Amino acid sequence: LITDARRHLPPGPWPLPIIGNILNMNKLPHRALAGLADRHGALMTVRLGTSLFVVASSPAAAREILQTHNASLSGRSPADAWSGGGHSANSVFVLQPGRKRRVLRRLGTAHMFSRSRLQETLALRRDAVAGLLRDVSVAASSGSGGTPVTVSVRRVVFTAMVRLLWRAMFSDDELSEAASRGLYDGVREAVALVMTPNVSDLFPAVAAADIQGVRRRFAAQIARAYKMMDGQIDRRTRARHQSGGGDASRNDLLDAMLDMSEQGDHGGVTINRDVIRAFCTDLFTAALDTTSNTMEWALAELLQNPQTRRKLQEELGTVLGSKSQVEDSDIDKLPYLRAVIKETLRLHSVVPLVSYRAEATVQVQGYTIPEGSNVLVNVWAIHHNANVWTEPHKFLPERFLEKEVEFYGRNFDFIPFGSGRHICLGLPLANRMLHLMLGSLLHQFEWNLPEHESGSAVDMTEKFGLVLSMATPFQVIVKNKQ
Ligand code: HEM
Repeated sequence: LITDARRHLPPGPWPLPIIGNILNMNKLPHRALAGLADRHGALMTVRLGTSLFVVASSPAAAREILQTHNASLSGRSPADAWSGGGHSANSVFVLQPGRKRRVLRRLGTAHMFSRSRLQETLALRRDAVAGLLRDVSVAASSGSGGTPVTVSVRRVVFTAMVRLLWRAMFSDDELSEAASRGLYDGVREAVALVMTPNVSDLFPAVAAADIQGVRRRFAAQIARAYKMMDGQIDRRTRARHQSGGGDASRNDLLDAMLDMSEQGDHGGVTINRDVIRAFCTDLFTAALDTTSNTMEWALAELLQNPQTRRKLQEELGTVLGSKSQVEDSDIDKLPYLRAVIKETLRLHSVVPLVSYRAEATVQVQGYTIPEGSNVLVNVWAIHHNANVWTEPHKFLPERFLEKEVEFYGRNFDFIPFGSGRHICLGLPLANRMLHLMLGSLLHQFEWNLPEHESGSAVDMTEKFGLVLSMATPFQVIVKNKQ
């Protein structure tokens, strides 16, 4: 089991508190680690410098980590950058297990992602998709004299998701184009900084000096996002004071958090301005790149698999008829769309690696994982395991028609949203939005590859980051359907 992998990865010492930093050296670490697992086993230890790094690459090993021993294996080891601007003290991504994390997750579920809340926000999703279709239609009509128009699906989906979350959290319809772009740039830059190789992570003894200034730059980006959240907090607080509470109530996430902040201590947890703005910022960070890149991968596959695309468009035509967009209630009637989304999440798992810290020493598959180890689950390796999936590197949505495979964290063959205590908080919303957006875009428009791409294969090279994206910017020709 114990494998010293120093010879396979760049020379150390790498204390490895944050996988991302190493991973940058090794351009596609999920693939490199999957290759190592093929040789050394589905549970292996990589010792890098002074740190132990346990990597699980099979459904059985993932089950032990994410289910059987999850209580002991759900700590986090955040990058030093993450503490810029004090963000890590309140960030749901990196808070250690405990009451504060639980309170935040419960708040998110109750006021954003529960079944009843999603029912109440149905119109917001419908509007978000209508806005997306409008943006694409305007772009499609902008070509003069029949010149083909290209769009970046990643970009338009990102914008649609920003607007949706903004309205759902703050009940505010007036997010300006400039503010939305600011959030886009801020989130991108902050995420890039978290992934930057940083001396502070390699040598914690000198971290306080922030030699490369990564923490300082992260703090500047976080401050931009916090300023936007502060604008909403101030506005709502003023309105609540003026109306004495009642009239200003929007019954949204912001109201729920402000109510809690007025109630004081919640069993040792205080919800204050720092907590509110960190949580709201985290929801944007988690939602935007994941959904927009998944949509981009989906379209890239569909444009290279014309039969699959035609089959999907036929299904959409039959179910939707003259309706312009997919609605929540249509999803159950669109099995092929569901299969296409699942196959995209499998083949292009945008979160290919999930990482934790062992809070106690535990036995996994008969081996000891010492307290303090970094534990990694290679989601990408599981989704490309030939013992589980036939022809794992091919885009074959039909596989999901043949057998029912769900992604709610109980089936360890398929965990694109993770599992256990850190399972994706936004899963119910992400699930709905992926179907609504992909189905509507396919139903409403004609999509084609640019001339230079159609002759050769699309460049599907991956770029590793917090989210796995297409390395080459992907522009697609779009036309309004006749
Ligand atoms: C294609 C879309 C998405 C995918 C594939 C995805 C996947 C994931 C994965 C794999 C994790 C990490 C689990 C872990 O560390 O064990 C995660 C965490 C998270 N996701 Fe998502 N996600 C998506 C969309 C969203 C959306 C739309 C939201 C919110 C609006 C969201 C909110 C979160 C949050 C807050 C966490 C942190 C949970 C925690 O650490 O407790 N995600 N997601």
